[in-house]
Amino acid sequence: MNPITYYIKQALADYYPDSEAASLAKLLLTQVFGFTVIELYGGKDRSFSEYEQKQLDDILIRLQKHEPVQYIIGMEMFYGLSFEVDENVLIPRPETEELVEWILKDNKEGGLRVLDIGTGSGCIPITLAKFLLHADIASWDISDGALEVARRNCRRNDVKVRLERKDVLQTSSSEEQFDIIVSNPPYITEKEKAAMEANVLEWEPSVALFVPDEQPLLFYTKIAELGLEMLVSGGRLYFEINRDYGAATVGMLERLGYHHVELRKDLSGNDRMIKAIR
Ligand SMILES: C[S@@+](CC[C@H](N)C(=O)[O-])C[C@H]1O[C@@H](n2cnc3c(N)ncnc32)[C@H](O)[C@@H]1O
Repeated sequence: MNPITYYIKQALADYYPDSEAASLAKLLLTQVFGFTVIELYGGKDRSFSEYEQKQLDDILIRLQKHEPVQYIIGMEMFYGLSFEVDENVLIPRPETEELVEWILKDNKEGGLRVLDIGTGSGCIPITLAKFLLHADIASWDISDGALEVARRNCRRNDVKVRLERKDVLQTSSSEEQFDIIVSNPPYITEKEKAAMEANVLEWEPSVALFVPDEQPLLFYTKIAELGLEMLVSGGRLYFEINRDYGAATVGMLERLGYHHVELRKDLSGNDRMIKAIR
């Protein structure tokens, strides 16, 4: 094993399972220190300068405190695109890529009007702007910090999204009409906190994560009600959902009059996303 890889794995041994420490070592060496595959696996030694050693040790201390590596290196990949991330935004998740894939497969026509609610890093609207044909995309978030990151990610990926600071819970419908409304809103109930990993609970923004125990569908109900006004007839609503509330979310949408409500599982087999037609 490369001596630096060994050094990193030793420093993380008490904090992460072996396989995770190994992937963290690989990520740091390639993304931060520019190691090539030959340097990584070829057994060829590469000595660190004093500056690099200090940089590595600072990173290891942050990892020992369970800070997510994506915040440390400042980026995450999503659907093949690169996104800046910091503590203002949720780190984009693979389940959300599955939701985006569903939208892209369903919607091949050009010129669609799309609204994303709860933009975070901008991973959903930016990916849709990149891969839908000539779409006009608006996106709302309550957090100024998240909107700043999303704005930078639009530039980074060379797309245009109309970003707006808006509290969806305080919004009554606007005149604007959309063909698609998509949202991955906060959906973790307070009682689920106990089962959460420290790297999520202590580092990711709580405004992106939590809803009160007694209102698990708070955002979904509000967005579905707005959708009745803001979606064109035949317009599509797409949600990422809490796996424990699949049936409840489907029921709520059907009661509001949506049709063809479809619940899908993610790759881990959990109820994770819903499509409904206005
Ligand atoms: C689960 S995160 C999703 C972020 C991003 N769409 C993604 O999939 O990675 C939810 C987002 O909703 C935003 N949010 C929370 N409450 C909101 C509200 N009342 N109105 C608008 N956005 C809100 C948070 O700031 C956060 O960025």
